[in-house]
Amino acid sequence: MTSIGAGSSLRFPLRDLSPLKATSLPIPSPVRLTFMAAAGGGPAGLESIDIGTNQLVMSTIGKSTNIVWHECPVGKPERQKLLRQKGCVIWITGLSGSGKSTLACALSRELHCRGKLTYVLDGDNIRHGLNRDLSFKAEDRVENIRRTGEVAKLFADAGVICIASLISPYREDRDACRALLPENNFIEVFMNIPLEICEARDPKGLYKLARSGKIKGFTGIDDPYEPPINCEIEIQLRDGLCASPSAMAEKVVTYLAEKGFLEA
Ligand SMILES: Nc1ncnc2c1ncn2[C@@H]1O[C@H](COP(=O)(O)OS(=O)(=O)O)[C@@H](OP(=O)(O)O)[C@H]1O
Ligand SMILES: Nc1ncnc2c1ncn2[C@@H]1O[C@H](COP(=O)(O)OP(=O)(O)O)[C@@H](O)[C@H]1O
Repeated sequence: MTSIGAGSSLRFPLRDLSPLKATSLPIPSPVRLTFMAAAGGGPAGLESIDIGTNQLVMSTIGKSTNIVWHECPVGKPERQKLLRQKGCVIWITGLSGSGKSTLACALSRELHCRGKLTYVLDGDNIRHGLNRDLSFKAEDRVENIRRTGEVAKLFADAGVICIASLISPYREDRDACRALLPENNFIEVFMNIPLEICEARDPKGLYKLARSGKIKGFTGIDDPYEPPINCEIEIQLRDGLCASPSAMAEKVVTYLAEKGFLEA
């Protein structure tokens, strides 16, 4: 049973929430119950039952009915202090072969050398496990990005500098991931490398297979890629040349340092 102090939130499962059971909890003062219905899938259907000064938020989120958020005494600020950094998500988007994984690894190495805790969520790798049930058709790509965005959010909340590296071809999905995080905690990095260069690199031979029709729905060939409109960082050619992996990483590290992410 959860015991609560005056002014704190009351947290317990709805199955314990009959008014009788609620009042049988060790509640020092009357409790205000707030019910959030999933009307239209948004927060619109907020309904509250006022039985005092404390607050319980009962929600229906998607198909999860009657759920209550549990707060922990150790939160993001405490973890950030411990790690001497600020948790955030660096979201690297771009065509296959544009250098996403190369940048992710170089950045992770550079930050690690500076004593900063990072974790890389690589699209290819996540599809080996968590997202192994997803294909490359549009709705599966949407779900791929949604799940990865949620995982990235957890890492950022843990205080980690999370580096997500996925094609993430649809703008709306990337924006939805951005919306999961506190303001300024989602740093979108666009690998603005022309298709011709990505295709010439073709390290896995996938473009060749796509051009010959052996892979259908390949991003940039017969599937869309929507470039960001307002990303925080853009990696592009200079005088027709790519920056080196360490120069790309340095650009992101400079941004993080300027914005205060490398200190608590
Ligand atoms: N049809 C199709 N289109 C694009 N990419 C394909 C496809 N099939 C397989 N691959 C390989 O999958 C890697 C991309 O996975 P992602 O999870 O990043 O893709 S997405 O964000 O869901 O679009 C991608 O890896 P990267 O080259 O690192 O981008 C490819 O190796
Ligand atoms: N800045 C760069 N300069 C030169 N080659 C690069 C650069 N970044 C990546 N590459 C090369 O391009 C290929 C694709 O890079 P990769 O990081 O695997 O791209 P992605 O993860 O976007 O598919 C690899 O062979 C890699 O070595």
